[in-house]
Amino acid sequence: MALAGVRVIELAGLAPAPFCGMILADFGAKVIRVDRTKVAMSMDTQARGKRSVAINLKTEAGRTLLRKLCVQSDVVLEPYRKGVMEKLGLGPRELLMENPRLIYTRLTGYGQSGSYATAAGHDINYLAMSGLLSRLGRSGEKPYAPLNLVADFAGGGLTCALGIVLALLERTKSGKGQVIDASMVEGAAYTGSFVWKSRSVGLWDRSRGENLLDSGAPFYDTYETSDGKHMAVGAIEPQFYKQLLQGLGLDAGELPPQMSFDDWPELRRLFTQRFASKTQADWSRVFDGTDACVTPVLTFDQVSSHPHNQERGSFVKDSSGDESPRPAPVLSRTPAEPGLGSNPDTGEHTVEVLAEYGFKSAEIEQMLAAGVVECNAVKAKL
Ligand SMILES: C[C@H](CCC[C@@H](C)[C@H]1CC[C@H]2[C@@H]3[C@H](O)C[C@@H]4C[C@H](O)CC[C@]4(C)[C@H]3C[C@H](O)[C@]12C)C(=O)SCCNC(=O)CCNC(=O)[C@H](O)C(C)(C)COP(=O)(O)OP(=O)(O)OC[C@H]1O[C@@H](n2cnc3c(N)ncnc32)[C@H](O)[C@@H]1OP(=O)(O)O
Repeated sequence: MALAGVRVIELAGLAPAPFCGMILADFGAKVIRVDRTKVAMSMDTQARGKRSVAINLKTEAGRTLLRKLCVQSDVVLEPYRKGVMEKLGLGPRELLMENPRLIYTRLTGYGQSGSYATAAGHDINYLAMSGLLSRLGRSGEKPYAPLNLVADFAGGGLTCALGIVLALLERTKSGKGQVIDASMVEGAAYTGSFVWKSRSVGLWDRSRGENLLDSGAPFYDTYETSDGKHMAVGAIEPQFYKQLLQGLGLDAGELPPQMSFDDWPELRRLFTQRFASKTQADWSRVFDGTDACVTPVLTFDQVSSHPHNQERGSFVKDSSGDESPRPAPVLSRTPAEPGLGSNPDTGEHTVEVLAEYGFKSAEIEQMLAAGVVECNAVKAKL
């Protein structure tokens, strides 16, 4: 796999850092999640392919142990508020001094500088600060955050994984590590570059929810079908729009022009009426195989059995039978191989990992006895 041989220490976080770690693990990195001790269970649902070591970083011995792990690793990923790692004596200055090849990755909401740097926040706050949230939502309604996908995951975990891969690539030339300051505000804004840069061509001149791609246009929206399901319509270009009208049984000659903003409410009314006359399966039969850019809005229950996704094997089942998306993109020679075993329990691999990093049994026993580390005795192979 592409990242085989790369060792990552991921300090346990909420959502973006776990996703970043999962991407690295999916593509072959050995990812060790460092959990807190005395935690009943892990809430990391993105732990695929990772191992867990539980270390109490509030002890001197715990901090020394983490430093030793970082000396033998390529990447450390920390998701805490600015200053937390420095307070622990585990900041980039200390760790890079001991391992100059280390990629020290800091995934935060507001970045390592600026007046908000130490403030608590979540996806919705970062999205708001990126400017993007002001553009999301339907006409006449307040801004609406699309799950926590944009800042936490696209602008956060995914962008951060790109940063790590770039730093690893650069290290092959310089031999040096570096510090990555991944701010979710900036990652979200960067993800939204198209929106920023296409303002100059008037794509967003109208209010929120009244533009071409923000549910303003009737030919770029969703419609309810007679069985309470939905179809997604993305027929922007005139040649595709023509096929949409054909599929709906509408006569282009009797309709206002596609780009007449004033007529969009009337077109939407007509499309709504038409889509409500058949089931989702009926409409899929009408539009499959055309270029009308009309697709069913699949639920999680429907998605993996859709023929297209089945043909590509786009979803995988883990050992418990739970389905999830397979890693993307697909690399032809070195594709990702997602771990399909169960997620690691907190501290499940403490003994195994420490032994792998060269600690002697007696040292490990001592740390266990002192509560510096914990090992989940139920699942761990002691
Ligand atoms: C919208 C999303 C988040 C969605 C996630 C949800 C799925 C979960 C959110 C709340 C969860 C529930 C809740 O926790 C209550 C229950 C708990 C129970 O265990 C499980 C069920 C729960 C209902 C639980 C269920 C789910 O998990 C939730 C619903 C996001 O937007 S995520 C993005 C968040 N932002 C960032 O990541 C940006 C960077 N980070 C930060 O800004 C801060 O970390 C943050 C997120 C604001 C949290 O601040 P906090 O004050 O809590 O922490 P920090 O200041 O960062 O300091 C960390 C301290 O922890 C110490 N520490 C770390 N590791 C160790 C260790 N191994 N040993 C000892 N100590 C450790 C560290 O030293 C710091 O200590 P100090 O405070 O003393 O400096």
